[in-house]
Amino acid sequence: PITRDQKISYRLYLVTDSSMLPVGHSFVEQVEEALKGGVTIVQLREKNLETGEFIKRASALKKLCEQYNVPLIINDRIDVALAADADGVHVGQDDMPIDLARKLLGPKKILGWSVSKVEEIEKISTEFKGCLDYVGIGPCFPTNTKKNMKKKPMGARGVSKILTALEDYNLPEIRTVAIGGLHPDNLERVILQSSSLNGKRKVDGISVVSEIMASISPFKATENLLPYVSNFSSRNYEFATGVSATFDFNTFHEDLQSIFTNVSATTPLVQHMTNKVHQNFGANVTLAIGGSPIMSEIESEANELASIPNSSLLINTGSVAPLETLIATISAYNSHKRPIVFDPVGYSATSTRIYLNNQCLSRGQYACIKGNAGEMLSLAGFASNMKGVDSGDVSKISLNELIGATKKVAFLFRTVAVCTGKTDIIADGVGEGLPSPSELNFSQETVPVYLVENEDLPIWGCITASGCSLGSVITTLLGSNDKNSNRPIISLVLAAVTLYKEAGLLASKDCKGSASFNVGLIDNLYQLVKHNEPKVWETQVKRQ
Ligand SMILES: Cc1nc(C(=O)O)sc1CCOP(=O)(O)O
Ligand SMILES: C=C1C=NC(C(F)(F)F)=NC1=N
Ligand SMILES: [Mg+2]
Repeated sequence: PITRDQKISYRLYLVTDSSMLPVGHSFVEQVEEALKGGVTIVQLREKNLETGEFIKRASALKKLCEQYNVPLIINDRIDVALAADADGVHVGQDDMPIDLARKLLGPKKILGWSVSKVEEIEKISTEFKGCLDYVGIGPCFPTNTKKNMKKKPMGARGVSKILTALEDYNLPEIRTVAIGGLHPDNLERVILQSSSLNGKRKVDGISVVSEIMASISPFKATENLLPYVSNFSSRNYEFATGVSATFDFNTFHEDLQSIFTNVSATTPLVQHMTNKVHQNFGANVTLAIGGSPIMSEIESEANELASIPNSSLLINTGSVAPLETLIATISAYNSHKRPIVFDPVGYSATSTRIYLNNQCLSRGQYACIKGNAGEMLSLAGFASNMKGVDSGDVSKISLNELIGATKKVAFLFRTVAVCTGKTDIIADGVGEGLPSPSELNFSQETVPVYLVENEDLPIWGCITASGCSLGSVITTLLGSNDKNSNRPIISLVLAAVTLYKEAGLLASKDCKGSASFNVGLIDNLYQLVKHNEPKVWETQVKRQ
């Protein structure tokens, strides 16, 4: 028997379901194919099976799992687990209390619990101390497999919250698996983004039901999942950005000229899904710096556009595109490994916007997330205890608090987070500027931060879409990047912020009011890129 004191691998955790088998497939064969394919632990989960049948099925799986030295866990039914001498039990929140389950199971069996709230983690460290071996964290994404699902999908951000709680309650001995709607198209994002804020903890495994149990070739479906669960500690988002490069800040300023040369050389195709006010100005800003804008909100052309070389996508949720269109377009660019910039306009202003933005945030990997102070604080979850944030009055917020929020957003979403303001804060959430992960314990605290500061220019606030159009500049520069140039994302975002701030500074010097500032901004963007002499620019990036 496999006991709880042995080292159990939770990497690829199959939870069975006999109600979704393809026609002609037998239950035991489906599970055996998955064992051959490499699942590392199996849970027999039957919600409508008579006890006699359940014990028979449990005994059959027990024999099978033993051949592969894989632990067999029974869902919910401790009596069945004991009758079949299974290796453990998984109980849900509405099932038997954990301390009682442990008492009935004895000291050797494996015991798991479904969790979704921090309060549940607190219980593990108090009334259930020493009882549990692992937790199933979910649901990550929507799933039809679990009927009458009462819990809302939590996304990778929700998994990270539970991982952080396990650290906060000092529970290093508890293992974790993420579960719920996990499939090859979202696994890399969940694994990359799920992490305790102190960087010490990732998930120990992922759990699937339909990906394998509904597959016509469960062996292949299982094999296909193995690469995703082979390395939980990678910090690399090449899967969504197409590049993987380290950043050396010391050579950044001298590299600026070649960054802009490359924009002109590649004429990036910059798809904007943005609000009506920003559309025209964003298109002109994109053209001024050498990009080719396309303001398309047509779902059916997303794949074609994403497959064009040097494409990139700007999602500004002030846009009117339906959520399905946004999600489909985001998925298209992610699967073509072309960069996406996300601008969560008015993030916490209304519950509709919070829902829309959270859907976009949990359903895509972004190369960059850009927002103003209010949006960044809300994204970081600081807004709840920050007075005035929602009304946009962030004057009382200190630069350090803003830096903290930007680092947290960068780390949570594994992206380059940009918080715009008098001082633009840029946080490198994947640590492209740091030594390899093995040398450095990457955490929210060690996220590299860069600051771009000029004198205060209130005129920026007098024109529409000034923040939104920084998004156009960032997306254009990211579009110029590809396997050939292979630049780190952070270098292009810093270049975009520097260019944009420099253009605004020059435009503010020779403008007579907001209209000429607006026009001057485009003229200066045009001139700065055309002459491409960053060495003489006043605007500089500082490493914090
Ligand atoms: C059994 C189960 N528990 C969940 C939880 O959130 O606790 S979600 C779930 C079903 C997951 O099935 P699929 O991989 O097909 O989405
Ligand atoms: C509801 C569940 C949640 N998590 C898990 C597991 F993946 F095993 F942790 N199994 C379940 N049945
Ligand atoms: Mg904005």
